[in-house]
Amino acid sequence: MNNIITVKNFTKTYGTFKAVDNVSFEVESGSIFAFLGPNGAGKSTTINTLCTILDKTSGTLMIDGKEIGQNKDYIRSVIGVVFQEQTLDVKMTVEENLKMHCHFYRVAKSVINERIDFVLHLVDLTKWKKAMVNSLSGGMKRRVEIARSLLHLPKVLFLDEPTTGLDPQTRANIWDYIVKLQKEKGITIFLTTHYMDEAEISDKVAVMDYGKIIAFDHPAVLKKQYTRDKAMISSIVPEQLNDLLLQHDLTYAKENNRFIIEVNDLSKLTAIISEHQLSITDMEVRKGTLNDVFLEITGKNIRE
Ligand SMILES: Nc1ncnc2c1ncn2[C@@H]1O[C@H](COP(=O)(O)OP(=O)(O)OP(=O)(O)O)[C@@H](O)[C@H]1O
Repeated sequence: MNNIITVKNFTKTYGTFKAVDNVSFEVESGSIFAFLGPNGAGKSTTINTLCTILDKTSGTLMIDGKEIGQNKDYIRSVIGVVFQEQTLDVKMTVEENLKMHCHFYRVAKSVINERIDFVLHLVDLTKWKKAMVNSLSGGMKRRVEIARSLLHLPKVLFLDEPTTGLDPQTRANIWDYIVKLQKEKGITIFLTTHYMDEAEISDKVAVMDYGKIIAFDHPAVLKKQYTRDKAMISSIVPEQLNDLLLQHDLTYAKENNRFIIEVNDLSKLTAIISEHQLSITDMEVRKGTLNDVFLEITGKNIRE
């Protein structure tokens, strides 16, 4: 396994306040890695330190085999960053914004035009090259920012809350481009989000709270470890269903005539359903989510 990012015992304090507290993790080259956590968990602080914008307090952070703090120019040459806040010059065209970034990143003059066409093609904005940025929608501006971050062909793309403030359809659309970059171009994607559905697409998710990583694995593994699927069943004879659940030793909660049953043994549940089927008025099975993982570990929801 080839790790492009290695973080060991990273701590960042602001005065006496520990924003990130002794965090260690690794990111495999070519993978999608997500930091999931509520506001203030320490996600931006970590990403900004990896991007050489903030200095660490202690610990070791490495990208592509080089230690952050000692190899700023090299690190900056192998990373692309899309910040939480919009940072385009809206009074310039898309092309002018991209050209400015090429100069900033010292992209060779002879390849600038070809590189701009390449990145605009990646995010399907070729025909908007000459458009003023302020004429674009929020989702298109985000795509220009993603294109801009790729101009110097980085190995790792950092995205800090890339879809905050966008409507659900535009968010999904941005995700299609991000996944395409990873799959087709092999770029390592490192993102922070407080949307659990966005973390679902990652190969590894680090769940963060109060500056600590409280869970770390593939989303499916975390859900398997910390959550149970739940069946919601409504019945016209709730007393009977109640008895059946007790007989089969299933854990459940009750809301009026609706039973919320933990599905840890599917055979028991199917037995109950077949025995009680004529009295069931409604049924739904809900899979465990990453929010359930967070809830199980911390006792609160991610958005609280
Ligand atoms: N410059 C600073 N000075 C003091 N405290 C700070 C500073 N920057 C961040 N913090 C605090 O550090 C903690 C972590 O902040 P950080 O921005 O990293 O969290 P986050 O998980 O990215 O949340 P968000 O999604 O709101 O950006 C928060 O409690 C925040 O208030």
